[in-house]
Amino acid sequence: MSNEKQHSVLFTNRLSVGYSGSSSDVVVASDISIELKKSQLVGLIGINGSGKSTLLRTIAGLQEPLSGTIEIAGKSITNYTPDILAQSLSVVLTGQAISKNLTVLELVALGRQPYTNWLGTLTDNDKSIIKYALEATETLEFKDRKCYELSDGQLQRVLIARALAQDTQLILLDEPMTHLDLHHKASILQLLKSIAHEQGKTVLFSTHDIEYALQLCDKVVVMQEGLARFDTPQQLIEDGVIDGLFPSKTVLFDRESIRFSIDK
Ligand SMILES: Nc1ncnc2c1ncn2[C@@H]1O[C@H](COP(=O)(O)OP(=O)(O)OP(=O)(O)O)[C@@H](O)[C@H]1O
Repeated sequence: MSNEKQHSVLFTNRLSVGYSGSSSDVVVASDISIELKKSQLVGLIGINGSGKSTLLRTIAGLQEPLSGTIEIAGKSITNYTPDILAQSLSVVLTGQAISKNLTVLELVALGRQPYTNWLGTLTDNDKSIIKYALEATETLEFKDRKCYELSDGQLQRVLIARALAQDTQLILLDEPMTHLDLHHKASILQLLKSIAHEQGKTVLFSTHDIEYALQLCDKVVVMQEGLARFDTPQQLIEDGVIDGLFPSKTVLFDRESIRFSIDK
């Protein structure tokens, strides 16, 4: 195995994602080949319906690929048991079914499930990771509240805390900034960045905050017209990929300032 490959946290080869219909498959995107390494913050962008959630769900093992392969830490995802996969990747999805009757602390503690014994006994190490996850997401102050008592934005941060508590090399998040105000959006982005750059994790998150993704991410996956482009933000901008994201009659992109504006 080459040295290069050893550092690959997520590797997809000619991956095709979509849905199996009764008569034929519905291909949402195909030929997706990406390689994410340790310490990378990677944004996943594209217009509504371009396949961001479908790709994340497929990488997470929640739906089957139509074709192609997915490797996590150099091993095919098909060779992972659910327990070992849960120690390797954590997922924060939109509309995730959770028991809102749990307290925040109880929900975040569930992140430790892949590591605890069958009684779910938490060790001191588990407890300190949970405390860190609550502090990092600024959710410690409402740890004893029931999840149904939280605003959408607070709940979003709690779900990120649970993923952090799971302490996996790869963290997948589907639109983690939805429902957040500007302050919390910025703090979540800074948090994701520090998780990647300071803790050495690999973070892949989908977002409609394209400007932030281009400014902050090490790499970006652009889903467009059934294909995926994967490169540095700079290269994608230079190649005109970002200019072509939206119909030019509605939204304009300025390469210098990395800003979109609405065509008046
Ligand atoms: N369960 C499903 N069965 C069949 N098709 C689906 C299913 N879920 C999504 N799709 C279709 O797959 C395509 C991609 O959807 P997906 O939710 O992955 O896009 P997205 O990029 O995440 O969109 P958004 O930005 O609106 O969240 C869409 O055409 C959608 O209608």
